[in-house]
Amino acid sequence: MEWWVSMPKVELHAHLNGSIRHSTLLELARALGEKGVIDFSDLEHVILKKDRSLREVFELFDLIHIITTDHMTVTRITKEVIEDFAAENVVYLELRTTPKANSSIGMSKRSYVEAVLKGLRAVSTVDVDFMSDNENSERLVNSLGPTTNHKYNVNTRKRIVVRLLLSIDRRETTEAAKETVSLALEMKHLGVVGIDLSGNPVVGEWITYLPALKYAREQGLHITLHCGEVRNSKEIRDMLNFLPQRIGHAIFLDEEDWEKLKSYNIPVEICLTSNIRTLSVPSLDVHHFVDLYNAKHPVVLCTDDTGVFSTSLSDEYRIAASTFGLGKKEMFELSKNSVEFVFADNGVKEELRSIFNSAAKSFI
Ligand SMILES: CC(C)=CCNc1ncnc2c1ncn2[C@@H]1O[C@H](COP(=O)(O)O)[C@@H](O)[C@H]1O
Ligand SMILES: [Zn+2]
Repeated sequence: MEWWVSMPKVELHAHLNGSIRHSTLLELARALGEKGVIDFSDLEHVILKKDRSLREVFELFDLIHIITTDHMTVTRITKEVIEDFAAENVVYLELRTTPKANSSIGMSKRSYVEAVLKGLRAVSTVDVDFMSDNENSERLVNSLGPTTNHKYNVNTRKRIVVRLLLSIDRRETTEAAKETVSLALEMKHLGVVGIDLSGNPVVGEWITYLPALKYAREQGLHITLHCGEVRNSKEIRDMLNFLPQRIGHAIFLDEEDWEKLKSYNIPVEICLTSNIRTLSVPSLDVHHFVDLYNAKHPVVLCTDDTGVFSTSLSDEYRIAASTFGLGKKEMFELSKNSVEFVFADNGVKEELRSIFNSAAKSFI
């Protein structure tokens, strides 16, 4: 097995609906096509297309949501996404998703997140460490029980810790954003560790989400923001001044923003393939990963949307290694350092550190 697959990895930026398996998306789209709800032949080429503009990406998301947003499907895709990450030796997954309400099918933001949680518990092919209501918010593992001293062995049954971030979509109102934050607070004991701000970056304004984000932070939720996906220096500055615990992308930052980002030491979730596929960065050799990495700024390699951008976290590690001339040892250090930026509690961090320590001899 190649080292980028066998290496333990931490995924901190993965959107549930963007990480849907191609085969599942096609299967569900075909079924809806047969029922006459959508025109499958029109959609097939959209689903299979590789490079997409920003507008096309968000059109695809709207389409995916038509196909996936019922309770059963949300549970199914959650289960599959966790299985897929675990299969490539992701040992900690912070999965983010936007709670959606749709009264015509009896879906509320709460029932949407409950369907996601059901997906976590439904995984049977790997062990999933999640938070449970039943045991006074204790950590449970869906088969063998929790272990604090887990040894990493690529050949034994896989084990993955999963925590959730609830996303605020930039199309939402202040009220809807606050509803998501309230839900996250109510579900903290079930493994919701923070809030993400995402959605089409040319839609909406920072001031709309700020009250909800402030409230989230006051109440102890961690916050990560999609920042600098398009040129918008005022918003980028406001976001950095908010001091989020992490940001995603950080593409269109000017000199002053770079200085700010570095002096505030805000970790950056780097999504190489996503940035290339959406034409946000012209080519990998000019990607800002290089500058941040050389400056020893905290960076974490992530996928964004494995389904939409046809990638995997292993692929992102392979691509970074070959493009930037980094060896297995450097990539292991990068992966290991990601543990310090997870939003889960210290107990989880300790366990992850011990996993990486036990794996170190194979990669260094
Ligand atoms: C075109 C471009 C710059 C893409 C970069 N990538 C992204 N930028 C902003 N929001 C995103 C991105 N990928 C996924 N999302 C958000 O995540 C949602 C899909 O996952 P979910 O429904 O929250 O489970 C999308 O509808 C969108 O709101
Ligand atoms: Zn994203």
